[in-house]
Amino acid sequence: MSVVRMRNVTKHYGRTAALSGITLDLAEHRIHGLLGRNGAGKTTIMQILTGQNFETSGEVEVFGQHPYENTDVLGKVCFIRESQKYPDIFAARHAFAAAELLYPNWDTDFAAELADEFALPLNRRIKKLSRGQLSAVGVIIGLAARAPLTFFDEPYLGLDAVARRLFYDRLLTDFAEHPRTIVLSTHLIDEVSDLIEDVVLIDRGKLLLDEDAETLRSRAVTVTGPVSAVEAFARHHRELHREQLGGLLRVTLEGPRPESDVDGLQVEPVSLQELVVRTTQQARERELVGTTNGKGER
Ligand SMILES: Nc1ncnc2c1ncn2[C@@H]1O[C@H](COP(=O)(O)OP(=O)(O)OP(=O)(O)O)[C@@H](O)[C@H]1O
Repeated sequence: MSVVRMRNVTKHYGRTAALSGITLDLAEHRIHGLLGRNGAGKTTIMQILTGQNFETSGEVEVFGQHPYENTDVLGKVCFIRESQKYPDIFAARHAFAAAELLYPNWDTDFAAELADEFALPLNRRIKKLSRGQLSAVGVIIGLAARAPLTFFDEPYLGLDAVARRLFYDRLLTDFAEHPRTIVLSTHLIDEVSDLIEDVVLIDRGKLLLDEDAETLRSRAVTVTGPVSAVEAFARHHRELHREQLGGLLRVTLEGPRPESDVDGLQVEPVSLQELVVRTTQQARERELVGTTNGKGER
């Protein structure tokens, strides 16, 4: 079942097309990675889906209804972002008390446990917290709210590597016990690649990929080894990328991983990060070719 349904959605800010014809379904009880370069349109999508913004055209449904000013829908949705503002007098414990009123599935004990793990001072005013502690407040609310649809828009930028790992671990274990739909927007693709089950890749407001992560990873391999051996192997495949370091060549090739080992070559599944980078580059190159052919002019 789809929790989110977008059909041909556009969003214009004056002359800027933030979204162009996005058609997308987000399946229930999955962890979706919403990926893309700066300014791709990720936050705009999340704002529209959480009723904080509205599309210029197209159809948007969240739990079967339009989310804008829709309390039915918004009661099931939690949106955590780094730039979250809290009232000046709030300490973390006040933010948690407010979250308890807002989210029917709020788990007070879980929030307290997480606050302990993130070493968050519950009584200090939020405006006096460090950047990482501020991020921890958002992450804890996003997890303990257990909203049926939770968006994390890079809320953990201030967290150090250990705290981010803690967030990923808690997210995975809690998701296993309390399945829900998670949308995680991040630039730290390598860090979350084990977490993400579905990949949505956006570039310049257009959808480039919407696929499950397993299928995506089986689409390409990286092959490393002596130049001549890699060249011989690569001859039979479409090449996406190559890097040479002295006598060693590393290529990314389209196609599934070979059934058996290839003598003298290291063949590995492609990383999600690499796939995302290559797919975005290829889309831009295609756009450039289209433009120089006179097709891409606006
Ligand atoms: N309020 C606004 N007014 C004008 N343009 C805007 C507004 N909000 C976003 N944009 C533009 O829309 C495009 C998409 O922005 P958006 O914030 O959705 O990108 P993003 O993928 O979240 O980027 P990042 O990864 O840098 O956070 C950008 O070109 C941005 O400059």
